[in-house]
Amino acid sequence: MSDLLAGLNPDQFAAVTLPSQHALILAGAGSGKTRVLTTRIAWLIQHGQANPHSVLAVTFTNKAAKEMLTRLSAMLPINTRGMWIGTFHGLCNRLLRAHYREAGLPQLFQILDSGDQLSAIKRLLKNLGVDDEKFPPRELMHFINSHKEQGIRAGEAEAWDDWTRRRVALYAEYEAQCQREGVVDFAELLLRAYELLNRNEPLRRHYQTRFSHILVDEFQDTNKLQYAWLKLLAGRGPGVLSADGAPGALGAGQAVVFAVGDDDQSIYAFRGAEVGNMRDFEREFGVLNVIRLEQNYRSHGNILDAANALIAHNRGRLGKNLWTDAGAGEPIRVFEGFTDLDEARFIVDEVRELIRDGVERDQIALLYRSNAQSRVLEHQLFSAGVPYRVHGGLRFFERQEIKHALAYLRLIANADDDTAFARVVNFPTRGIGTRSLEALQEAAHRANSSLYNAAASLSGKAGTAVGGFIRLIEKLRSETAALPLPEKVEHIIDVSGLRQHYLGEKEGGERLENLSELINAAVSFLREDGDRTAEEGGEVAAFLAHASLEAGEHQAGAGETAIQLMTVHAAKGLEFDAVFLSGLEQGLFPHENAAQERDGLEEERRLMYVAITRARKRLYLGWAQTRMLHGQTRYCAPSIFLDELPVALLSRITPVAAPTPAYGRGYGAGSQATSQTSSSGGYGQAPMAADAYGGLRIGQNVEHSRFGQGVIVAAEGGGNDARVQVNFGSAGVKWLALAYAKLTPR
Ligand SMILES: Nc1ncnc2c1ncn2[C@@H]1O[C@H](COP(=O)(O)OP(=O)(O)OP(=O)(O)O)[C@@H](O)[C@H]1O
Ligand SMILES: [Mg+2]
Repeated sequence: MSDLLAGLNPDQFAAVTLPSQHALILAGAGSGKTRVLTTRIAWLIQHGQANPHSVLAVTFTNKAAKEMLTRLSAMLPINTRGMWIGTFHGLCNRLLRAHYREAGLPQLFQILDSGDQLSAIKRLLKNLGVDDEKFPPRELMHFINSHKEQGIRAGEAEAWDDWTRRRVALYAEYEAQCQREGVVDFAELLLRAYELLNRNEPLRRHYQTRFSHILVDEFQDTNKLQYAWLKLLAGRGPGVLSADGAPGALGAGQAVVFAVGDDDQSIYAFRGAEVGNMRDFEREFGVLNVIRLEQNYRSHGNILDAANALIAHNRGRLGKNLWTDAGAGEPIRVFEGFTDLDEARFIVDEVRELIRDGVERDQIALLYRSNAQSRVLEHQLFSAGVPYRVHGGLRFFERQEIKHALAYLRLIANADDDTAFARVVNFPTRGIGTRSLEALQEAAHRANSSLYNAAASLSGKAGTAVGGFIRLIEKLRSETAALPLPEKVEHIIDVSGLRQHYLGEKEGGERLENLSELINAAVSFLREDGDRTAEEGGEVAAFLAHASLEAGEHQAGAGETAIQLMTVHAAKGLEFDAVFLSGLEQGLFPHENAAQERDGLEEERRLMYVAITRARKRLYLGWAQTRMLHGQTRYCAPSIFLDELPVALLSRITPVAAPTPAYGRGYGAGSQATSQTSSSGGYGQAPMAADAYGGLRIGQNVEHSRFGQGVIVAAEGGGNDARVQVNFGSAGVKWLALAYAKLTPR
């Protein structure tokens, strides 16, 4: 029995074995918060204070939830099946599936991921004839989601000017469209689940009585709505007061809430997360126990020191100390590439070396700020034959061919799903032109029906073409009705014409492989989550929800150990022996958007803190002087975060790779250049070595009296010998001595 608690330090021990009172664990990265939370669940069950059925735990990713279930089954001889452990979205999905009628949803309601949501909004604007320059779809999506995240429906939204009045009206139209189509977006999952419990007293009481313990990991990243949802479940919502009304006292139907978090790792403010929830929680729940854990068990000393030094630049922290007795370990390696390609080559060489030295592949992570950065890394890994897995980003379930196949599956399950309809009505092409579609959309709009149902009212050529599609869907529906999920998927891929279509496409090979992988994904879904399908509306609904919610967590080639690639956001809560952080450049990390937000730089710094603290033994920080992103070459200055790390902890490495010829000669050799000041810089402003260039910068547009306009692409030398290379377009690429050439900045 005491095995559970073996190895815990006294603070952790106290946290795990707390009496039944609300508690907040406020502690830094790697101090064992997640471990404490998992162990507490086991301890509660072992000590008869809770049964598996009465525990609800919210984790940050589906991966974390799975890990928690695995650990629990290892700690206790219990069946963890059916335990309510998952993400906010996952748990809300479960609740809504179980009570779809009460929630006002069709049984097989579909989940829109953010890509689907954007296309649904675009379709709405088009139907209503709204000018999408005045109401940019992305902006509208943000407007709608941020209202939902605050629990505000269109009917309750405030409008302070005409423009906003119009946006609120569009929000209402959007709500109606989703309702008609039987689809819910991510924010809606939460809001619906909240409203369901809030309005439906018997149901609320049922769940309040059922859950005696609620545990929340990564509490700092909950938004207002999630917190309100937790409060309802915990019996703090309307209609339930504690027995004597005093804070802290537990009444009947109330759950004990155990929240763990780290204000320094709050990285979702842009999505409405509120660190303030921690303070509210303390106050509203009368938390008596705020426990701090100060020993870090994850990282070697140098890594931890770097993280502590970095985060010390933020103001308004709740304040924590972290120490380790793991020893200093190795220095943090900082490397600089001439180009992103050099950087990637260096990383991959180093990765191969680590693997040769015996580091497990899945103990190596390549992290980056933005998904777009993964391409060059993937390419290098691929060429080197190193197996890798990308989490998030170019998500498997977001690939075009996968979405097409899933759209057929969705349409078969729910004919009213207009997003799915619009996606595949003419894919593969079956002669249904834009005109026919517009006619159909109008008919549906007039009849206030789905596209599918409006098809019958269409006459002429359009009617025949669309009629053929409807017959195809009906044929698919009846042919696949009795098939198990994987065969259903396979049948759809064949009969819809998707396979044939990609067979005929020049670059279709990879897409065909992905379609086969989708069948595999269905097989492994049933194997791993098959026990939950009944509870979640059957195989198809559960699989589609899984595809929307877990996008990216099931990569092609699952099973093989692989290098892990992901954004820093996605790496939260995880740990790896070796971490490579790529793209430490001004404008990329910290991201340029951060400059426009209040607290933007501090949020980026917290993100950097998260990145650093993922590493156990080795940490590499990289940047490149030039980077191709979104089809453009960007000229970069090193991130200010590099300057914020104590020099004594760093070891600068000169890349072994030669500069890539395409970018011409670089300036200065490797490590020297890292000492440039970076304070001036966003993109397009990378300072060249010190002031030798009279304030000119790589990437700068200049004018020359003879060659005309050009852009500086490289520089070398200094003082009187300073030279720059300028691309003058049709006049060619020239090296010019600055002492002689008259270049005017443009
Ligand atoms: N008392 C302990 N003895 C040995 N190892 C421990 C102890 N407590 C935690 N660990 C280990 O330290 C690592 C970090 O723990 P954990 O992931 O729970 O930290 P965390 O506080 O949740 O971190 P993060 O803030 O990054 O989510 C894990 O590998 C965990 O198993
Ligand atoms: Mg954790």
